Amino acid sequence: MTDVFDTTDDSDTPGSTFPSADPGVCAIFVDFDGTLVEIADRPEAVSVSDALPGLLSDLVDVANGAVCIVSGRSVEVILSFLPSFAGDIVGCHGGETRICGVASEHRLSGSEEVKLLFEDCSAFAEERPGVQAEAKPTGAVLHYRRASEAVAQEVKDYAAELERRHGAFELHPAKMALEFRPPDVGKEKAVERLMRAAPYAGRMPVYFGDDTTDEPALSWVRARGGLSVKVGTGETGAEFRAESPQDVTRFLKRMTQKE
Ligand SMILES: O=P(O)(O)OC[C@H]1O[C@H](O[C@H]2O[C@H](CO)[C@@H](O)[C@H](O)[C@H]2O)[C@H](O)[C@@H](O)[C@@H]1O
Repeated sequence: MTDVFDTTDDSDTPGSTFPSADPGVCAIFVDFDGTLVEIADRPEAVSVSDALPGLLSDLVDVANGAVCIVSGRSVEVILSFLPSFAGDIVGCHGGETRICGVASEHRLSGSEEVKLLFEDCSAFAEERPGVQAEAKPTGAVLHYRRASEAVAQEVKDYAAELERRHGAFELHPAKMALEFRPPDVGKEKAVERLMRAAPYAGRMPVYFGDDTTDEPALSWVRARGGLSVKVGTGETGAEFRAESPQDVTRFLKRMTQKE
């Protein structure tokens, strides 16, 4: 892998501490919440900038299709925010994919196990101010961003109890949320799988992510000589750091403008 890095100073990216990279030799993986869009009070309240769909479309072109959004959200929800996105999508932390337009899903997708888990989450959330239950095809989330500290603690205790009760799922802490997902999925597994085949194979992996659920993928990419970029503050195994989603989109724009 040569000629990937270009350390040319870019005065438009004051917060950037990562180099630019040639999209022609990169496999680009980008998280959604906190990376392409700012965190909002509620999952449904995030807003996609006017420029983002066009930017992603240009990126898919310059990277010859080696662009994938890797999200904890479902593929369907990602497409509701980015209907024109033509690249690949890994949803539900790897529990679903849309690769080259072909959909696949985890065996638990839409199952009775998922339904029962969500019923418990939902009944609990309804009685707790500021708590929100989010349904997913392969799991569920308990959000406590708008809850008091005392209620947030209740959520954590209850989630631990639910993990014991619903053995098909594993609990993962996320940003002001607790996510239940099948134990055999993970963003790093999805990235590893994609990197084995065209158009990703042989390219340098580039991964942007902001959350603890991105950390295994950031470390995976770093260990293979790729460009790992943590967005925002907090501990990370990534090599580089971006300050914000704005910083990320500036970086991606610079990639699309490379000759
Ligand atoms: O993997 P991602 O694309 O980053 O998705 C991770 C989770 O993001 C969403 O929750 C987070 O963002 C919300 C909106 O900004 C915020 O309100 C919440 O506190 C965050 O945890 C989404 O709701 C989850 O389903 C995703 O798994």
